[in-house]
Amino acid sequence: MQRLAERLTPGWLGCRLDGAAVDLPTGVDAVLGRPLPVRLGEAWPVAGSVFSVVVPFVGAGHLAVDSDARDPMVARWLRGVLLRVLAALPDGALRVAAVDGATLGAVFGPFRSMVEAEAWHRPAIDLPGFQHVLSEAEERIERAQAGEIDPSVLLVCVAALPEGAGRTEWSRLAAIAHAGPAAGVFLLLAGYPPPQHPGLNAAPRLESTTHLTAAGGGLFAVSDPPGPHRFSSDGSGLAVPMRLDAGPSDDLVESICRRLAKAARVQASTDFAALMPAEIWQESSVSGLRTVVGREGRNDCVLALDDATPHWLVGGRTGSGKTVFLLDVLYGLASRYSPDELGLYLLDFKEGVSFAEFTPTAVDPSWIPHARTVGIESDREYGLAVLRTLSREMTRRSTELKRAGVTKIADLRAGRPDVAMPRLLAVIDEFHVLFEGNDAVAGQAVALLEELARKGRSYGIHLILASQTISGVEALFAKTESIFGQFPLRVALAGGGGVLDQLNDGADNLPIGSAVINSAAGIPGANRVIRFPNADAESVTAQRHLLWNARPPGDAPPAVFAGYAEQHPDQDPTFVRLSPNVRRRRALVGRAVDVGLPTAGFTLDETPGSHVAVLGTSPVGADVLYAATVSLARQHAPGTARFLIAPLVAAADEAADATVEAVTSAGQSCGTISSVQFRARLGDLAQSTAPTDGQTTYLVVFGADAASSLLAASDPTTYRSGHDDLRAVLANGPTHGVHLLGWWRTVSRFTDDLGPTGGSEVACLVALNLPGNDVGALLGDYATEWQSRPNRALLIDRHDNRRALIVPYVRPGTLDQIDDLA
Ligand SMILES: Nc1ncnc2c1ncn2[C@@H]1O[C@H](COP(=O)(O)OP(=O)(O)OP(=O)(O)O)[C@@H](O)[C@H]1O
Repeated sequence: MQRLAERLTPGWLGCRLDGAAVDLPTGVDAVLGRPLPVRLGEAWPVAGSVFSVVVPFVGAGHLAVDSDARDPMVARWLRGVLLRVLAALPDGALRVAAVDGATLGAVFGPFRSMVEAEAWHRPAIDLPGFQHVLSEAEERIERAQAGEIDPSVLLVCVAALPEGAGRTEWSRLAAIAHAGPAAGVFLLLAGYPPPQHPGLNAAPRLESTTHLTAAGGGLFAVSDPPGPHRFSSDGSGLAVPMRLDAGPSDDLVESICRRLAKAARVQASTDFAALMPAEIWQESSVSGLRTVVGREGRNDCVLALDDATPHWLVGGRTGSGKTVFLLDVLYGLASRYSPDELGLYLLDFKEGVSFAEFTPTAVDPSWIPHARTVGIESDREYGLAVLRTLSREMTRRSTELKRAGVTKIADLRAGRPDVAMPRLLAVIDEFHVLFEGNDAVAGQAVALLEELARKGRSYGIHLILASQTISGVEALFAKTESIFGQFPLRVALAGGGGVLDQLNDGADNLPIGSAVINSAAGIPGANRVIRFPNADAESVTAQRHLLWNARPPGDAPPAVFAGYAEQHPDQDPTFVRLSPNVRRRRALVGRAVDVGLPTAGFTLDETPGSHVAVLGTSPVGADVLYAATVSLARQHAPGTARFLIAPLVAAADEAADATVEAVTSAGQSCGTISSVQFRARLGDLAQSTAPTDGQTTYLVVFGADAASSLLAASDPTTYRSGHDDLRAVLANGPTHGVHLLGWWRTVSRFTDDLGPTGGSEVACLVALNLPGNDVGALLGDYATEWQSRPNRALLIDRHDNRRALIVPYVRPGTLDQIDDLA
């Protein structure tokens, strides 16, 4: 009999838990999927003969002893059983959820290195903690019942029930005892059933459980164990009481746990390369997008963007690894799905270079072929433009779906494999910036995001919104509660608890590289803790090159918007390609803050008002005027336009010289004039009804405000002032091929010069560093929300009632000068 017990319980499962055990190998005595017999203690059927009491435990059923671990003998015994199972099973096969409601976790103290290695959670010590453990077990059971396969085992180990645990918790334990074994969930309970109080219901006995019941004198009655082999034929259990094994010393537990914790660390650690598939672009996105984002214990953690979790919300304080997590996800997806299956729109509002990894740079020409637009340090207006692009694409897809008579992209693609309709994923880092200011941009952004979040899933458009500030997220909550209902999957990194339910503190104290995944919109009890790998530069670069080299022929790099970038006219392909072969000439002034950075400018033709005024003290004004002038010079056949350049302020001298040079080399006649000559030319031009030689004339005035007082003076003989002539030229010039391009440093001088009509003779305006109310006054719209910012301007075209945020053209070095002045 004794020998049989020894055969059943090899190594850790039956050994003496003394100092010699430290040399036993771990992880070799048992395998998962089979009942694991474990020695509990010994009994003496007759004097002088001792036998081991062995019962099947993990893999077969549960164990419960009615005394709790406040009894030191029970505490040691419990640690002994736990150690046997832990050391017998393969490394990492057992996850322990510990509960100690009586001694603040002290019972599990010797196991602390497992907690430190994040192989176990910290023991729960109170009722909410216990309930949390029960939820975790229940969720695992539900997942298993839904067909999810998790090869590891969860052992709920209770040293003592916490204060307040009652009938509800008992029934949850009973349910877990019933359904747990089939789902790999087992119970090791001390203090169960709790003592029965008179008049109250007793705690239920648990199914599939060996119950040990104190029988006095340190002995315990042993019930029949689960499984086919029973001690008694009548259900009365073992005929003689048992003495519990004395259990291991703390030293023994500690040294074994240190060993296991080391292995657990290695198993839980994962690197960037491990997230990538063995072969790229093998998956179809018809039913959704899926990728491995890290490890949950020993297992891969796979997350999806599909009908069930169409959009994700990611939170984490600065430095929590948010960028790294997003890189893990995006490279994982881009490696699994080809650009025909997935398109990416990446948008970042913060300073930094999160998404620079997707774009070509001076040192590395590669890009991720899936990336369609990449915004780095984006303006909110650019964010809005990206959302509009997605919204337009959604409308286009909806029309196509309607035409095909289906309602979901999956149905369309299933029936029409020839239709290219990749899933589109927009990732917006620091998305809360979009809503800052509570202005028109914020309003439009909320509306667009809401629409995309609500309808996107049907059209294969997915969103991942990430934010570092809880307040940002909360602000949005307050505005549009409904949006977040569309984001069932929450990812909370360290300090990112704002994306979880208020009562969910699962993200408190998370180390870097860990995240709480919650696919039930953040409710407590639905957390899974995962580890994600660092996205080290070398691995990321290697993967990007792999994808880039596989890019389809003719694949264009993404449209990149870098908020900090200067826009030089000679780097704009549209500017560089200018030629006289145009139907209508445009004065080009910069690049619009929009997807693809379209070139921004004004049409200058015979329409009244076809003049350009650049307004603001910023020296960028001179550069804008330079670019506008040169662009026009290149749209005339050589020798068909005349340019009169008036450099009236020192700050514009360089730009004016550069203008003369560029206009001359475009083959146009070009002369420099003083303010007095400017005054005189205005007089001439105001008199003439048609240019004598059929040429177009451009008056280009750098620092027009400097001529204001000269123009104000009237001619003593004709009584005409320079202002009269200026206004006449502005009013009649365009019909005769005369246009004025001017840079006024102040709005007041501009309006003085142009007179009571408030300058409506000039239809094309570029507002640089003007205060909002100046722009408001200019437009007669005091509600205008313009706020001047470095390297930005507001383009106002009164011809077509258009306003656009632009990055004004600058010549290299101008912005540095401004920085030096600042
Ligand atoms: N899983 C990880 N393992 C090891 N180090 C990591 C891990 N994740 C992130 N880090 C490191 O933590 C630092 C911060 O990461 P990251 O830049 O992703 O943070 P962030 O939350 O985006 O911060 P910020 O918002 O300030 O840019 C980086 O040095 C990164 O290498």
